[in-house]
Amino acid sequence: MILEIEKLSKKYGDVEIIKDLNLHIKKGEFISIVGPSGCGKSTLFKIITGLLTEYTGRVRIDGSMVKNKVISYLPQKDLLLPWKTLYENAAIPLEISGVKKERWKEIITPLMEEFGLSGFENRYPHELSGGMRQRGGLLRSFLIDSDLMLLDEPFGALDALTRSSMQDWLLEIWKKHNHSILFITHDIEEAVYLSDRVYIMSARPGRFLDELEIKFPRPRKKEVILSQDFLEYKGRILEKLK
Ligand SMILES: Nc1ncnc2c1ncn2[C@@H]1O[C@H](COP(=O)(O)OP(=O)(O)OP(=O)(O)O)[C@@H](O)[C@H]1O
Repeated sequence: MILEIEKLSKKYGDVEIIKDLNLHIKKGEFISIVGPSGCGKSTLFKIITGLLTEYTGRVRIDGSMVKNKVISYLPQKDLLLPWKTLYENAAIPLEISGVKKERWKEIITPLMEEFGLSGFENRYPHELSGGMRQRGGLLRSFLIDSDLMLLDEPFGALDALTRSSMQDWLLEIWKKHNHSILFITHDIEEAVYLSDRVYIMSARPGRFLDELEIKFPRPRKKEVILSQDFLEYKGRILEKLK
């Protein structure tokens, strides 16, 4: 098990934010969390990454405490540093983990190609489209040495067409690299299309109301979203969120 959370609760002052959460992710799984705004999804991510340390319950990554682990985390905004080029942004995790500068290029260049960013290495974030900035943020997340990736609504700010192609692209990249992904989204269709399982979270204090296994075969084709089964999954999630 790559991530195990048991009876996790968190308060800010007297306000209960999340309550009694249990969640587990196996190696290579794609798991989504859907829930209303403010239910504590980002708070959960901050706990998993060790940014928040005051909570009750148990969080284990590869069997160890969170504080001993480096986790790949892409927050809602891509957070590329505006004063650094795409290449320099991509190099940050390598610099932090002590990879020698002479090796950066050989590591970054093939990934730039894979992420559709070749030729844009020397551009600054404001010179890139929204989809490119998100891919740049994801590329940087991939360079963090972690099997577990936390993606917080990464496609929320993109237009529908770009979002749809980014979803397929993410599935390809995920399969190729065999990471485990925990994905936050407000978009129920996105959660069903991408995931092996979907956790449905209640309004604050966030609790898991249900966990749904999505049984579509992989690789997935976009046509699946027109199927009766897809509508049923969507209906079951909407029903729980009512
Ligand atoms: N540092 C803080 N102090 C007090 N309350 C906070 C703090 N950070 C977040 N909250 C509150 O905790 C609740 C959960 O916030 P969180 O950002 O985790 O929700 P979310 O589910 O990610 O929301 P969204 O989907 O809108 O991004 C919100 O009501 C928020 O106002």
